[in-house]
Amino acid sequence: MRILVINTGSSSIKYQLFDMERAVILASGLAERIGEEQSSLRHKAFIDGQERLGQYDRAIADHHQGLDLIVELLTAPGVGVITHKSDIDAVGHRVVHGGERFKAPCLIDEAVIAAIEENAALAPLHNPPNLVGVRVARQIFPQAAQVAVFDTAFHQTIPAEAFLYALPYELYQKHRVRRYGFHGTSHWYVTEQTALFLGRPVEELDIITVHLGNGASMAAVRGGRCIDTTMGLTPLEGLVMGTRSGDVDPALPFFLADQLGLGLKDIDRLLNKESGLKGLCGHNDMRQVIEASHNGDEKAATALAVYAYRIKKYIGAYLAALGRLDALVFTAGIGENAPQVRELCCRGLEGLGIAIDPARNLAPNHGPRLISPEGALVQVLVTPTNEELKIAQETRKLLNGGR
Ligand SMILES: Nc1ncnc2c1ncn2[C@@H]1O[C@H](COP(=O)(O)OP(=O)(O)O)[C@@H](O)[C@H]1O
Ligand SMILES: CC(=O)OP(=O)(O)O
Ligand SMILES: [Mg+2]
Repeated sequence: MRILVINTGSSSIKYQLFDMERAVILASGLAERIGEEQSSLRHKAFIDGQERLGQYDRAIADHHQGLDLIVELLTAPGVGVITHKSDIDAVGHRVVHGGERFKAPCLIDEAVIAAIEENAALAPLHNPPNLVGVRVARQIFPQAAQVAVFDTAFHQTIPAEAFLYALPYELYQKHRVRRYGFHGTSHWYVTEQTALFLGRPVEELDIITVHLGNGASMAAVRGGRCIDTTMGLTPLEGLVMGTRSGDVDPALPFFLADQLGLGLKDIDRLLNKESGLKGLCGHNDMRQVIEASHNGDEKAATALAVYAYRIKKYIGAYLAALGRLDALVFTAGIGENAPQVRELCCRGLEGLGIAIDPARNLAPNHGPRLISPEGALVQVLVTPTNEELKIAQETRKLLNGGR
């Protein structure tokens, strides 16, 4: 079975093509700046153990053209890995907001599309482009099964005490205002991989997963079921991110409006695009923040401290929520590649049984690995995430009737 996984953003399409029987990735790539004059499409094919690169550097007008070009590269001489687009049996879609309705991956039909559309108001940055991806893929691959895998699904086991805001109850009853959580596919994958690595049934483990990418979130997972997570109604709540503030006083927008005269759109942009690491020190890319901090930039050092302190605070909170802890797991771009951030997050937590071994922390990354000292009470790990692979696995499972 060949499964194409796509993650469609407002101006981008990330994709990976898997051969599920051979358990290999055939190709991957990214189309960026769709709709602008300087679009780009970078394609990587893996043929006979070799990496072959393809690219396209002219304007890509829209997502339809983007996906057409991706099909062209997937079937092109030299960088192609299939002969015809009908060789693709299924398309697995990352859909960010599934609301309360979707607790598991599902086959996409008109009713599912309508439901994703309904949730667009709750994830305005993510769901509309996800839907464009679904619609375009249905046109381009009419023969393929289309499956949606939701960021929110893994968090649907969170109990009411953790998902309810203390707001008038009708807001939940009538308008489904509650905490949902995101990055669920990653938290789910990393939880399972960590259990496999530790050689223990996931049902026996209490785990905290820390996903630090451009967006960032944590989850408290008891026996493989999520009981709390840091993101909320939208992907803005919780941790400090590249450009998002994470937790702030909910009265902040009133201050910004009353005292600084900002409108709703300005406030939205400020919190989502101009805050986080970028707001604190001017860089949203963690590599640049770390480098600037090494070079004596005080704002960058402070940004790092704020970033890590927020994570540390949630580690304490989730330790309390779980009551005990087997493993603390770092993942995604920053979690996997920034030992300094991991060290800052865990510094001073020895009293809670959480410690990092400096040599292990600095060792290069190959698959899941321990970074806590031998015999530590809590296993601290780096477990690489792979949301695309998890989406492909869930797509196959659904099509194979749950196996
Ligand atoms: N070697 C590294 N050291 C520190 N940060 C890194 C490193 N490599 C990647 N990152 C950071 O990872 C983040 C992107 O994470 P990623 O999981 O790829 O994001 P996305 O949410 O877009 O999938 C960026 O902030 C980037 O700076
Ligand atoms: C939901 C979310 O924050 O996703 P990303 O990290 O891909 O922006
Ligand atoms: Mg990611």
